Amino acid sequence: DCIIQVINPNTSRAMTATIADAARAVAAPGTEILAVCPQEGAPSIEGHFDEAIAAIGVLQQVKLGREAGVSGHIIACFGDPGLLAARELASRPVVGIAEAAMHMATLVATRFSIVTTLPRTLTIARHLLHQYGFERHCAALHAIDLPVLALEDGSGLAQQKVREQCIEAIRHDGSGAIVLGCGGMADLARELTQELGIPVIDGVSAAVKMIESLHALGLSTSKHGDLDFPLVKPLSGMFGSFNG
Ligand SMILES: O=C(O)C[C@H]1NC(=O)NC1=O
Repeated sequence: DCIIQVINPNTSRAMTATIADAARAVAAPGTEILAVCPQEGAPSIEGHFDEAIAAIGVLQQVKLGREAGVSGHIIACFGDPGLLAARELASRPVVGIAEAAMHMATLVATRFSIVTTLPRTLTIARHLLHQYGFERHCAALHAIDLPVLALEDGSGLAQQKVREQCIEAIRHDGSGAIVLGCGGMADLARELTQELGIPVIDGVSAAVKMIESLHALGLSTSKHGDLDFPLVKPLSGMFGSFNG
């Protein structure tokens, strides 16, 4: 059996539920999804500062997941906050939804577009493309110019803007696939794929299948080199919970 801890790095319970539903929709029969979010932190992650705050919450959840014996961890925020630090802390695999969606897109198209939320998060997506080596695979990036939590306000406006940006990408980018750039868009991928006739990829579901694959292959985070467990040292104050 496979138990996957899906971490929404922001503290929005509604978005955690959206993410959990998307994960469960594709989980194999033997896979259990444990959806969590930090007790404290940012209600949405929309920039470098938010990501730094969220990374601590991600690490706290990864430590709890490791102690609970989960088979793998997913960082369900498109900035993949704390990914490498989480890999040091984890015994099992850790996959971010941005890297998962990008990898999947390269398997079905020579180039992909990204649709995310606020324009300022476009730079974060560009940083990830560089970090993961996917710059030449990404044809263009689009922002719906709405905040992350607009996806959970029930108005449907953000979802409509995502659809519009996908249509723009189809018309202008010359790309063969679209990557949804927010965990809160996870529930939109299947319907948009069918309606628009192009693979629209959600990183939450992609990451679930990647963790299941790693689990089935007996592959886990390498502890040979820089992803070995952190050096043991007395961590003080708010970080004391990481000791031991
Ligand atoms: O950067 C974004 O728009 C998306 C990112 N922020 C967030 O709170 N969850 C996310 O997936």
